[in-house]
Amino acid sequence: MVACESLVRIFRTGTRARDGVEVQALQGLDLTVREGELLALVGASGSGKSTLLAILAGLDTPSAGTARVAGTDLGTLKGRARTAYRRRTVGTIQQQTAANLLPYLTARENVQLPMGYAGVPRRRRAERAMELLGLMGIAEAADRTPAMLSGGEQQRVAIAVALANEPRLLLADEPTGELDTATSEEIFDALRTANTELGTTVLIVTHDALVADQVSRTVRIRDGRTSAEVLRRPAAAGEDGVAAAGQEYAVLDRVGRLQLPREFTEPLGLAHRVRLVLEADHIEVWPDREQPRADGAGD
Ligand SMILES: Nc1ncnc2c1ncn2[C@@H]1O[C@H](COP(=O)(O)OP(=O)(O)OP(=O)(O)O)[C@@H](O)[C@H]1O
Repeated sequence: MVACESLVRIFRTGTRARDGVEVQALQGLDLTVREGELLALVGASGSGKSTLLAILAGLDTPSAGTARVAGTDLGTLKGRARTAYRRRTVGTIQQQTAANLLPYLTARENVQLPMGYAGVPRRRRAERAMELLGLMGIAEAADRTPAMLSGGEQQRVAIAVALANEPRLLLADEPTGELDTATSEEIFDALRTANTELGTTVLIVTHDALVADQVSRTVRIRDGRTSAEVLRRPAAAGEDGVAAAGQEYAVLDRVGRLQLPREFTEPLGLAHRVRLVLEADHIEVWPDREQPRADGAGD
């Protein structure tokens, strides 16, 4: 569903090239998301998460590298094709609950609006709006305006709006950022419902450890690159469906680059240069000052 390869986004600030400052928000990022996956994207502030989401949403274009969503190349997408992509292929949810909805329209009208832009017949619009509000568990709020809804209800309406045109990919940027823990769980459940009931691929940018704990794959971005992944395998039958503890993996890119976690490098004093030793089934990474032991102990 999503295939990013060596994705680069450079922002130039300043009005003239010679006094401008360059910021490399994405520095050769690789990311693959399978159809039907529910994935969390985590990373420190400034690591490039929003930049990636803006590219996947069709709101921004990469400076280099490739980004494809559902077979669409986002680097070359122009004009009407870009508008159609934004309307039909992706749905987006912002952190600021108020930013997702028009304040003077009811929940039902907010959900119908994107379908109107996409040319869906009026009767179908009304039916689908109620179906989606029902799926999100807020059918009773259909005739209320956002001001009459709680933050969590507003966010569930926002998910229904994002799903209105049956997008293949749903992008949620910190969807629980303004909400308390109990309400965050409701929003996560709503996103999971979209994923399981409608088959929509869902990518959630989050700082929320609760959300990151519940998905099968969490991808960490560091300095504009995917640096690590945590995979959770479903628990064996009879364990009440509780997810097994996550195993963290580092991401090896196409040219062989790897980011070692600071928790590993600092205690061993690994810096600048390390010794690599190729063994039959693994690679050893040694501080520059040490020699690998001849007997192979201490791996
Ligand atoms: N329009 C822009 N012009 C210049 N620099 C930008 C622009 N947008 C983002 N950046 C820079 O790119 C880097 C990545 O920003 P981005 O917003 O993608 O990070 P983030 O991981 O989403 O952070 P946060 O969690 O705080 O939202 C930052 O250094 C940021 O200052």
